[in-house]
Amino acid sequence: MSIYQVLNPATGEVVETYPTATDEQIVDAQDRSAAAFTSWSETTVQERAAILTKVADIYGERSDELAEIINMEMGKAIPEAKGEIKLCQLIYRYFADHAEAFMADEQLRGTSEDEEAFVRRKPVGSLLGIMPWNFPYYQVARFAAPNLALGNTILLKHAPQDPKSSAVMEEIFHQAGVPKDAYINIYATNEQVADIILPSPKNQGVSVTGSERAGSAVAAEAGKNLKKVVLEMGGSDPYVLLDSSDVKKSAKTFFQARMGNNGQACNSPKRMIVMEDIYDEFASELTSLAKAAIPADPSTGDTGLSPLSSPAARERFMEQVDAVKAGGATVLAGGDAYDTPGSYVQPVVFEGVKPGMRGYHEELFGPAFMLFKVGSDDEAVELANDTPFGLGSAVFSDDLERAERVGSKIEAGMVFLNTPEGSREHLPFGGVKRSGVGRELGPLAMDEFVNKQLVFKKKR
Ligand SMILES: NC(=O)c1ccc[n+]([C@@H]2O[C@H](COP(=O)([O-])OP(=O)(O)OC[C@H]3O[C@@H](n4cnc5c(N)ncnc54)[C@H](O)[C@@H]3O)[C@@H](O)[C@H]2O)c1
Ligand SMILES: C[N+](C)(C)CC=O
Repeated sequence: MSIYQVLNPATGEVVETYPTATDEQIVDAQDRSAAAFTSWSETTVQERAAILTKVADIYGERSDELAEIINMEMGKAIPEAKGEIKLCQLIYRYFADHAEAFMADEQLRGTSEDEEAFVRRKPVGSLLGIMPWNFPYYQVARFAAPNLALGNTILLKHAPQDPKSSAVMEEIFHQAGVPKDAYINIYATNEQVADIILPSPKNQGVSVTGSERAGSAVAAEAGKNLKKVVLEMGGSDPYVLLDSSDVKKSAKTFFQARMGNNGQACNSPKRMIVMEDIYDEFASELTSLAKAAIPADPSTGDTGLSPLSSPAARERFMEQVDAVKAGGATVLAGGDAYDTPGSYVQPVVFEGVKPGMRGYHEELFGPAFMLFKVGSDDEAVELANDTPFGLGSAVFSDDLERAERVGSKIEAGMVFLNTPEGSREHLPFGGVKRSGVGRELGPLAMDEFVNKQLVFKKKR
């Protein structure tokens, strides 16, 4: 049975199944991808940029259709799906507009008068991208836009839940002018990645966005084969509220940030750390907001509670929630799954989650809130850093300098001050610790799968 299928999580129905690739198809795809590198890398960066601009245009033209596909595949509400598509347009345009500058030669200091030295940036070859289902178009855009702009070619293995959106993305790249073999969508198994793609000298690196489990399995295979990796893994991001002149408003801001994509975002505020003098008001407001969230049909444009992405995701999430409850945490709201064919769960608000309990050191990938009360800025920092992860973070205070002081001590790849975390085309995205290695988006995205070739000249 194929693992690639569209299962509507709002109804539980299997809508379409796609066959998994045979080993021969994977070998053939990799051969074609490596062969296409020669001609694609020889096009000019301006030619590649023009194609990426066209990709952005097509996302705009096909926005309704694209939104319906991911609504069906993973239950994303239509307005959120449209937002994701707009962000993809910005990403493709950003790399189209700036690729030439990001690829420019970099003169090196320290040479004597009769010498010249610079770093030239060259693409490296055929890459493998492995992507998750939570933002099906955006995750691919973050990897594909900078790498196609560089002149690399791509084999893209998407999540088993996303066979239709991944096929449509391939179609759009080709429609925009990316040569057929320079971007190939593959319905590969994990075994084909480990046994065929990564050991091949035709592969020059792999970028994985997903869970720690996937990252560590793929990185182990890549390591065995001496392949470069970029790893964008999970997080348990802290949001720290040091003080607030409007606690209710702060609670609403935190609530909305956590509920984005129904809590299924790597950089969602999974831990909320609040100063003791405002904690009770914050907790009470957030609890009311969680209790008021009601299931809605995500295909209607309604922005109520969406289902989780699949029955399996609901089962995994509820298993974690039950374990946190069994560990002795206090439940302020929710904590049950709805008894529906769709994968709906109640938003759950916990307090009293302690070291050693499930959840304290784990990523809860759904609408779960963990509230922590602290008595000082130092205690807030200590708690924020007491995690195996280090993706993003945010610190809020009416006194921006205080927020900056606390923010500068947080061990994370991203620190936002007085604003919820966001992902924008020009802001480098990535983490430290178990949240990953490397960066996507912004100028740093074009610094990963690139040969930074030294050129040294002796002037006569
Ligand atoms: N840091 C980031 O930028 C970022 C962004 C989005 C999601 N995520 C993380 O992704 C996770 C949720 O996504 P998911 O459930 O789809 O993750 P997942 O790890 O189950 O799957 C991600 C991708 O990896 C593939 N995969 C899994 N094991 C593999 C293996 N052994 N070999 C080859 N491929 C393998 C899957 O088929 C899928 O394509 C969360 O942990 C979330 O935080 C991180
Ligand atoms: C950054 N974001 C939320 C769009 C995707 C992370 O899962």
